[in-house]
Amino acid sequence: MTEIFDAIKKSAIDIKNLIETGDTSKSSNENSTGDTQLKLDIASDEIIEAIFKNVSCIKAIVSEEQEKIVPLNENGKYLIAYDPLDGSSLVDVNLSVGSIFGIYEKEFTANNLVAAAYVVYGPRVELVIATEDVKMYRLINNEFKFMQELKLNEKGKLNAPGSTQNCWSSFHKQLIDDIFEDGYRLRYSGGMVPDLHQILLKGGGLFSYPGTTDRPKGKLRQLFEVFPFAYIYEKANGQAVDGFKRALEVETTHIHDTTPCFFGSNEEINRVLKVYKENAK
Ligand SMILES: O=P(O)(O)OC[C@H]1O[C@](O)(COP(=O)(O)O)[C@@H](O)[C@@H]1O
Ligand SMILES: [Mg+2]
Ligand SMILES: [Mg+2]
Repeated sequence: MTEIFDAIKKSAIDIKNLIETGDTSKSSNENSTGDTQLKLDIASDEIIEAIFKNVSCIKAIVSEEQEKIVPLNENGKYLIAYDPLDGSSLVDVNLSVGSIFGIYEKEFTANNLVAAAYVVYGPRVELVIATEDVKMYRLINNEFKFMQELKLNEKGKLNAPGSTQNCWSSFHKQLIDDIFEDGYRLRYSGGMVPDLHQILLKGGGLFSYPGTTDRPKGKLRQLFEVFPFAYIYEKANGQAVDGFKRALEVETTHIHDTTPCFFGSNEEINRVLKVYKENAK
C-alpha cells in the first residue's frame, strides 16, 4: 500500500504544477456522467494513469473521466477508483480543488474499500490518508510532511448544503433551515474536497448533497467521491450516510453510479437520519 501512497504523492506534485500553469478551457468531450471535460480534467487523469501504470500492486483503475475500468497489472492486488480533479471548474476562479482516491480489493464495491485518500490544492497542498486512522500531510519543499491526525468532534458549527435549493424536497429544506436557525455557519465553496476538508479540520459540521427533483440519485459519484470520503469520515469518528443507511452500505450497479450523501459529525448525521426517516416516502 505504501507504493500506492507514494504514487499519489508524486501525482499530486505534478497536478499542482499543472493547475498553476495549465490551460483552464473546456475540451470538446463529455465524460460518462455527461459533464463537459476541461483540458485540466483530462491532463490530470493522464498524469495519474501514467504514474499508477508503474505500480505493480495495482491491478486496475477506473477514473471519473473514463468510461471503463482500465486493467493495469494482472498480478496486482488493489483496484483504485479516482476523481483526478474534483471541482475543476473552480480553478478558473482560483478556488481550491482536489483529487480523490478510493483503494479497493477484489471488486469496486463499498464493502471492498480498504483505504482512501485525497489531495487539496489550495494556498497549500495537503494530503489526507485514511487506513485505520486519518493522517494529514502537507507539501513543504516538494515533500509531504506529517502534520496531524484528524478526528471529528461529536458536533460542529459548519453547514455545507449542496445543490440548488429549488430542487430540494420541502423536508430537506426545513432540515437545512433548522440547522442554520441553530447557529451553524454557511461554508460551501462548490468543491467537495475543500468543503469536506474544512469540516474535518474544524472538528465537525454537515456536508449534504441530497437527492433532488432534477437528480433523485444526487450528483456525487459513489466510487470516486462518496465512498472514499465516507471511509475517511468514519475513520475520523464521524459518519457518512445516504439519508437512511451508511453510505458504505450503498450498492453499486454501475461504476458511474451516484448517490445522495451526507457527511459529518455524529450529532448532525443523527439529525439527518431522524428527519429522513420521519419524512421520506
Ligand atoms: O454546484 P453543486 O451542484 O452544489 O455541486 C458541487 C459539487 O460538484 C462537484 O464539483 C463535482 O465534482 P467534479 O468537479 O469532479 O465534477 C463537487 O466537487 C461539489 O461538491
Ligand atoms: Mg468530483
Ligand atoms: Mg472531477
